Amino acid sequence: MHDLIIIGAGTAGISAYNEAIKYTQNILIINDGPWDTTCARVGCMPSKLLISSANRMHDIQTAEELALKHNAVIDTSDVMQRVHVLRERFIRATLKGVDQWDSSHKISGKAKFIDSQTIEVNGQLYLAKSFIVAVGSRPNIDKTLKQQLKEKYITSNEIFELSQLPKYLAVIGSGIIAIELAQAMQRLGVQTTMFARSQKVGALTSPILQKLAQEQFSKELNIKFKTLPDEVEIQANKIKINFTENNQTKSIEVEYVLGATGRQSNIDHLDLDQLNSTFKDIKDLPIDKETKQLANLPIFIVGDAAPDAPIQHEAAHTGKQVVHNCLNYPNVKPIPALTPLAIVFCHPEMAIVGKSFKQLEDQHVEFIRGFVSYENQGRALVLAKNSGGIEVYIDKNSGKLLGAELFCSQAEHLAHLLAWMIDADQDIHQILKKPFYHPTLEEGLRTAFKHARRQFDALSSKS
Ligand SMILES: Cc1cc2nc3c(=O)[nH]c(=O)nc-3n(C[C@H](O)[C@H](O)[C@H](O)COP(=O)(O)OP(=O)(O)OC[C@H]3O[C@@H](n4cnc5c(N)ncnc54)[C@H](O)[C@@H]3O)c2cc1C
Ligand SMILES: NC(=O)c1ccc[n+]([C@@H]2O[C@H](COP(=O)([O-])OP(=O)(O)OC[C@H]3O[C@@H](n4cnc5c(N)ncnc54)[C@H](O)[C@@H]3O)[C@@H](O)[C@H]2O)c1
Repeated sequence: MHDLIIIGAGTAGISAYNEAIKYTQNILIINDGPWDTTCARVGCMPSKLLISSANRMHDIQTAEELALKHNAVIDTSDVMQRVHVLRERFIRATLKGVDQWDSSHKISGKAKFIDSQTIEVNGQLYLAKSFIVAVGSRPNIDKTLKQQLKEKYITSNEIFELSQLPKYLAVIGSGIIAIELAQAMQRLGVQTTMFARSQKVGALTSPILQKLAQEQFSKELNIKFKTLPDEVEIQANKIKINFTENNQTKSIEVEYVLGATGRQSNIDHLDLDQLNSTFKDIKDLPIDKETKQLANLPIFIVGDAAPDAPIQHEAAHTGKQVVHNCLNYPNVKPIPALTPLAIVFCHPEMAIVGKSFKQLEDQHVEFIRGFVSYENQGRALVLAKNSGGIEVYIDKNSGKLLGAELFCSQAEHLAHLLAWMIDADQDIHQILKKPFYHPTLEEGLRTAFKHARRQFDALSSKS
């Protein structure tokens, strides 16, 4: 009997192994498919490589905004080669660690549960006192479209394998992957049409920032809001997409359709219903949000396999921390939570820190919104990146910073500052006593906080 078996060797599973090995050698890690993680192979890293080339190209093409002229040429096979070369480097760095693990600890194969202490892999049974389930997620696939379009229907699992980019692309979905990839494609010269079933784009929940985002991205991208394809037809090497817009039937021709309609946990392949017949519907699994424990079993679910934040640093953090619940089982404790921080690498970037607007509303929290527009923000104007805005959310009673949503250039850095302020439990007066250098994008944050402070002080003087 092993002390611990980890199922899945992505970011969460690798992090769990590296922590567990400090305490016991009696462990196994099982992985189905490549050992190089979703993040390095088909996730964070190749997408950011593509986005970086796209954004640099956009800066060159819009050089006139800074009174410069430049002729730029894109060869998308060069761009994809750079994606592949650097991706290989990130993959090698991941595999270097995995290769150093004791070979008797690693098994390639698909795990399934037999009972709460037994799994089956490649026809063999393995027993453990506890399990970490870190099996990640996979892209949702529209089965009808896939059947019709075959290899011309791609997802984020296939797009980074292309050796050059198509001239015309349709993207279905307007969430995080859709906006990151659609904008990158458009900026790399691919005429991209986005079909969005709703009016929402990306992750922002603030109505004000959502509206700004919809307007901003509509300038650059052909977004068909509240419109999905009616039917698709393969014609020679092209795909004809028919859709209805303003009660009229229209069509476009593209070379590929990118499905970006969300991801689903791989947990459904683990036969969890062997443990309890009510576990058939994986959407309703009783996973404790704080301890990651499945019901009262010695099974803990982390990373994208779990229904909470499917982002890399959360997978790494929970993968590491949950090891202690496994090794100390049944003495199970809440895993220390990180301040929520999520960034979308479109441009302007989106970020949500701490509690989102929607969470605060849903939880009926009384809060003040401090807003700053970046349309006329000094530094943003200097950089010719003057669009979007930021909202900061302040508790009406304590003045504490609860959360923020950002839609502006370099939001990734501003969001970290805000996350660290929330971590430090800062209130609006403490925050406004901090230095703000001139001229910086951070000065915009100060404007948002001052806007909130005026409202906070007015409320305090009334009470
Ligand atoms: C296009 C894209 C861009 C992204 N960009 C970002 C970003 O910029 N920043 C960010 O924070 N996050 C980003 N993410 C999310 C991030 O990649 C994930 O949150 C993270 O990789 C999840 O890690 P994981 O360990 O849970 O899963 P994974 O890395 O997917 O690992 C799961 C492993 O389990 C294996 N497995 C599955 N079933 C079984 C089984 N039955 N038995 C054994 N093994 C099994 C899988 O094959 C896989 O190797 C992005 C994701 C995508 C798709
Ligand atoms: N920068 C980052 O951190 C980053 C980047 C990429 C992905 N990710 C992670 O990956 C996760 C998945 O991203 P995603 O973009 O796949 O999911 P998402 O939930 O952000 O977006 C899904 C989109 O698909 C649409 N959709 C869903 N079902 C549909 C259907 N049947 N027909 C048409 N449209 C449909 C939704 O309306 C939405 O626009 C994210 O939650 C995120 O955490 C993170």
